[in-house]
Amino acid sequence: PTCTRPADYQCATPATRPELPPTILVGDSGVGKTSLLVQFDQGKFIPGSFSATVGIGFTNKVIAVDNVNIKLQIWDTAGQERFRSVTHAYYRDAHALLLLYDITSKSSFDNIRAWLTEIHEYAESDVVIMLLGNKADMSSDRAIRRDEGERLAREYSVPFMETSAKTGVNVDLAFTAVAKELKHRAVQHPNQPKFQIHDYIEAQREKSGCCSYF
Ligand SMILES: Nc1nc2c(ncn2[C@@H]2O[C@H](COP(=O)(O)OP(=O)(O)OP(=O)(O)O)[C@@H](O)[C@H]2O)c(=O)[nH]1
Repeated sequence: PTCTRPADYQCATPATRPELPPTILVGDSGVGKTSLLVQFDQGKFIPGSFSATVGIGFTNKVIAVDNVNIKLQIWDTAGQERFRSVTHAYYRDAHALLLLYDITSKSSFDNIRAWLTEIHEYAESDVVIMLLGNKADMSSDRAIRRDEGERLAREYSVPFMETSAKTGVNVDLAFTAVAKELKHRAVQHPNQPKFQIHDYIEAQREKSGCCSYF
């Protein structure tokens, strides 16, 4: 494109790399928010190292979205109840929310409704929400079936996938889908078709041979 506006997403150079508005990770303590972010950012998983997040952590990662490098800002919140008032303060500025439960923990799944109530109370009404069932590698300890996650997501009209911070399955896809949605919202032209996050996720799944989660 002709770059009359260097800061435009279409015209980005490394020097003018545009930044997407923040994405925030939320969910009960121990569901794997920090691990998911470490897997996405550094491509690694450190087993057995559970140190609960205190307050909030910030990570920036540059990824290619539609062949343009874009900086994604991710805020990792503490799941523990005692940090709730700190994390609420950040909801308002978040444009996207990855809401996690642990597929081996029924309580973390049951709490999703309470998280969504909280999100609707504190976040902007048009925030992008994606539901993630994490620890998908732990199939022998599974407490929540995939279709239960899918049903809950359908009820709230949010996209859903199972992820594993350990094996990395669907980790890039989750963050990339959200980044694409945020970018498309930022550069939406009136006569361009609207980006459909559900369709994008399905298409990527089919491309990768689909349906094997592990
Ligand atoms: N097998 C497996 N273990 C995981 C996965 N994700 C996280 N874990 C483990 O679960 C524990 C908790 O992970 P964290 O990433 O610290 O959880 P968190 O949601 O950030 O917790 P808070 O910071 O307290 O909110 C750690 O022992 C991780 O190694 C996963 O996908 N598979």
